[in-house]
Amino acid sequence: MSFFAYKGGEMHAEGVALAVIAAQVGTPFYCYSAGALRAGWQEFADAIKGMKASVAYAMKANSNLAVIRLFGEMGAGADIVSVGEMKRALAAGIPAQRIIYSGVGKKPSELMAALEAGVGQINVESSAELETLNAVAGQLGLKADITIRVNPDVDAKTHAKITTGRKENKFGIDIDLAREAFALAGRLPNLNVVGVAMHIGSQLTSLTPYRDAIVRVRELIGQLREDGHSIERFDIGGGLGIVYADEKPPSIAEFMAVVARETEGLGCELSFEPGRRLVGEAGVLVGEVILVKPGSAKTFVIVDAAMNDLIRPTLYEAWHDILPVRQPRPDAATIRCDIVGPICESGDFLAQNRDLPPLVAGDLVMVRSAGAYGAVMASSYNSRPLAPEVMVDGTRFAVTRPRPTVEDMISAERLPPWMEPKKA
Ligand SMILES: Cc1ncc(COP(=O)(O)O)c(C=O)c1O
Ligand SMILES: N[C@@H](CCCC[NH3+])C(=O)O
Repeated sequence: MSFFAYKGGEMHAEGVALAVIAAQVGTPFYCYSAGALRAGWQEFADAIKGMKASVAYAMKANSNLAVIRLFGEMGAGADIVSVGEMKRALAAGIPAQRIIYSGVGKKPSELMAALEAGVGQINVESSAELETLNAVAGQLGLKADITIRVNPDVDAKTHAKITTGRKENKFGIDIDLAREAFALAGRLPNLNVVGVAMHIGSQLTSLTPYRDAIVRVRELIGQLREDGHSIERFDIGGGLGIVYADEKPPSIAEFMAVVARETEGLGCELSFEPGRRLVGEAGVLVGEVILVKPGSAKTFVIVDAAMNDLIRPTLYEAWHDILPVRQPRPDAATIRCDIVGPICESGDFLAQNRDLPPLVAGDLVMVRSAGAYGAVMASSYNSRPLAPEVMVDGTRFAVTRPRPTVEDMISAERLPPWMEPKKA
């Protein structure tokens, strides 16, 4: 079922025309479909039925409060990478016990805040962090439940900037050094090692890297048990890909079948940290055409959504489908164009060399699969206010994060005292 579809010639998010939202909210804006979010969650929930497993939503993909709350209400935990995300997860109603704290560079103050809040599991990524966490837990007089994230050195066959499980990536402890790290953790009195974690990359469309990584970690778990560690949990991480163009990512059921097969008899409780897969296709970015500029090399369609709103095209050469919000006639001719924003950077594009039906000023366009790593990676470059976020649920919609005014942005700043205007 498609949650974004043309009805009566107009693109709808569920039962609401995007043009209606645009008229009320202005452009650009992000729009999330609650139905699509629920369907994405349900796919995971169905696939883990009967398994000893839990799912922590990797909220870095989309940390809109309403999105986190929707998942939390359905039983999700949260995978976080900062205390900021922890506060958001708690504010959205995720119980602390269901929070997993990952990340390569947690500060002592952040570890302290996480322990004080009662975060369920900390995924430690270095020996230095083991020592710091032990000291912090000691100060608080408690024992911290941890897993150690290992780097299994497999190629996730994804974009270089979003692969995380190779030796040359900063993430996790080199699997060849993992036994030493577990030995250290075992000696530290304020740590309780409960398991092993991995996360090999993002936007994976093949199951082979998962299989290879699990095989390597499974072997490690055997060695760790021989060393006397009790390994009860295996955190598989996230990374499952979505459709941007013509990718064929596996279904969650297919993914779980591989995981179940490769972890059979291991006796570990499993956890998963999906981000993109839960939110990516559930969100779109809508912008309005400002003007069309024909050139001798190509035509530029200049829209009011830009690289500050969605940085993926320029940062990862990511391809996002772009559709006119008003349905083109089936026989409409197309022109080759670049869809660009108004920002002063040649890298400010949403799409290049696309064949689209002719667009004119005032037309709305929808950028697909923008629910993950869209709004969360936005900036206010060129003093452009962050685009608002809207949630649609059936025939209802609500702005869940309004657009700040430029005046709010300016008044949040302070001039140094020596620059204050002279009092008369
Ligand atoms: C530790 C960890 N878990 C989960 C995720 C979520 O990744 P994805 O959005 O690709 O599922 C990430 C990001 O890649 C991550 O770094
Ligand atoms: N920001 C990346 C994904 C990063 C995954 C986080 N470890 C993207 O848009 O594809």
